[in-house]
Amino acid sequence: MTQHRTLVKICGLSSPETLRATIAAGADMAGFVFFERSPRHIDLETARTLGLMAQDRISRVALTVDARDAELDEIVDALAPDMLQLHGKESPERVAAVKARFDLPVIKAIGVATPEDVARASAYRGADVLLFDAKPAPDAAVPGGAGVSFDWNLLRNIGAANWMLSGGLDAENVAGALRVTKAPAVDVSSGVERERGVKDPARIADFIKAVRAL
Ligand SMILES: O=C(O)c1ccccc1NCC(=O)[C@H](O)[C@H](O)COP(=O)(O)O
Repeated sequence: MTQHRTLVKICGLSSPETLRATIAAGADMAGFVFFERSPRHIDLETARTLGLMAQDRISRVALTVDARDAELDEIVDALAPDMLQLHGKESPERVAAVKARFDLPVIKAIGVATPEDVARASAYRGADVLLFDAKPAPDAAVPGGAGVSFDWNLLRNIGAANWMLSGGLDAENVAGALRVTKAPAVDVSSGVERERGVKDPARIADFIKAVRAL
């Protein structure tokens, strides 16, 4: 039986130092947040710098929340992402429209708290990758990156082909999460930070080491 390597995405990078550490540690994807209320938000000038640094070294993922086309145009122009991550309340139709407009693979985040939330994901067949994350509170100011996990058992026997697990992962719990879910890819933000919004190169390396040790 072929055992595929688990892919790792480090999300919410905002400095050259931590992007460099992420590439050196062997991550597959680097996520950049474009959402002004987030402590990880980057402006277009920073996106241009980090996008060039990452080019041909790691896949660049632009994360947005219910962004309009004009905003996405600017982000795509600045970062030149390899993928778009839609982390808001985008409908399946909106996901298809964004994919068609930018001709880029799309990751759609699905907030999970109940089996019904997992079932809801089947509507997003048009997305290239489904990212299962802890469901934010309806009134949350920032709908992700909160370091909160959910019941991984909800993802046992999941039918989706391309999907990622996220929500409250860190170097200590990621092995257990992968044992339960057998996820083909994992995504982390808070679990590799020294304080909210500040990535820690040592924690990034430890997280990737923990995944690769499996
Ligand atoms: O990171 C943010 O600040 C953010 C803001 C708005 C929407 C999504 C956001 N982050 C998403 C992620 O970083 C991850 O994909 C996921 O939520 C896991 O985060 P964490 O639980 O902190 O590891």
